[in-house]
Amino acid sequence: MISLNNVTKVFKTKSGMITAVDNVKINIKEGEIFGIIGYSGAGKSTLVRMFNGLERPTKGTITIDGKEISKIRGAELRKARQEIGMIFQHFNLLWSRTVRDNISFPLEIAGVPKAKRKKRVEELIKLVGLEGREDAYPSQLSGGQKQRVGIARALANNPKVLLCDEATSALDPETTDSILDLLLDINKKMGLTIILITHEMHVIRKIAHRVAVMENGKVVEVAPVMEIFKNPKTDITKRFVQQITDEEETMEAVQHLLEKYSTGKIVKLTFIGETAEQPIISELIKEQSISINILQGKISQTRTGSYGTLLIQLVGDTEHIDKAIEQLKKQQVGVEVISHD
Ligand SMILES: Nc1ncnc2c1ncn2[C@@H]1O[C@H](COP(=O)(O)OP(=O)(O)OP(=O)(O)O)[C@@H](O)[C@H]1O
Repeated sequence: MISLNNVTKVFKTKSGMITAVDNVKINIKEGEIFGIIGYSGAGKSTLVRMFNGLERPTKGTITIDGKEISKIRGAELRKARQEIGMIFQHFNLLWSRTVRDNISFPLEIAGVPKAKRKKRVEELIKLVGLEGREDAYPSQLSGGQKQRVGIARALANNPKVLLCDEATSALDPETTDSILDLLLDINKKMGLTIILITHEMHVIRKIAHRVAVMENGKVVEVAPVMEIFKNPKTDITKRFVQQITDEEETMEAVQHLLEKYSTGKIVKLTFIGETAEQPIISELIKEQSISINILQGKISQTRTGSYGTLLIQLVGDTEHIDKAIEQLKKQQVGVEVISHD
């Protein structure tokens, strides 16, 4: 559906050349929710601007639904852009127009006749849950409602792709979740391909199928979301995963515990999918002569299953502790020994 082949973007500035996007290769499938995560300056915005032809690659090609976006210009590009909706962090609404007229705007531009426009606007208002707010102005809406207008407007011309550039970054956590639920709903109902640009792992965890991690213009890792949680390969990916698992904080607490209790071993277990629902710990206590202190546990739901971590302290004699670790390793559980005696 979307393919980026060796895409590079170099900006010439007074202080020299900046490679904002560096040799990026990604293939996104039709109907997929694909996340692109990176910290500020990683190159996400530049990449997204190339998706809809606002910026041209210095090298490489971008093909969307068979059209090479990076090559076409003028009327052909304007037409291709109708297939690509976009929503923004700060909504970019027209402040002097009502909700209804904001949503109608792209239809006017596309030359849709009045009666058809009216019908489509009503459909979209229902789809995004803004019934009763049709005549309000953007300044009278909450952040979440403004983004709903943004989504309705982006979907007006039935695009095949929706680009979301930090679309929930200005919203509180609860409103973020309601907007993500709406995007998920639209993806399921319409089979729309969604690209999420974000610096928040929560957004990826909640709705994405796959994610690309960007650093210094490069994609350093691409994988299904569950895989990224299970086995983050690069340091930057580990930092993003820690946003969700609170691992950094936990590790501080573990350091304190290590100083306080010098016995046993501290083990981090990672549960993926079905293993998160099995009684692994109770079996361990039954079968091995050790005691277990539970230090911290967390379970999160991703689009394709659950993911959990559990930090435990195994106390007993070394032989039994080693046996317990062996037993854990035989299960479909990630086992990492954090400390030794
Ligand atoms: N038009 C431009 N001219 C010169 N340099 C640019 C231009 N646009 C972006 N850059 C540089 O390219 C790099 C990547 O920027 P980009 O905005 O794509 O990153 P980002 O991941 O979207 O970060 P943010 O979330 O802060 O926007 C940065 O070093 C930025 O300064």
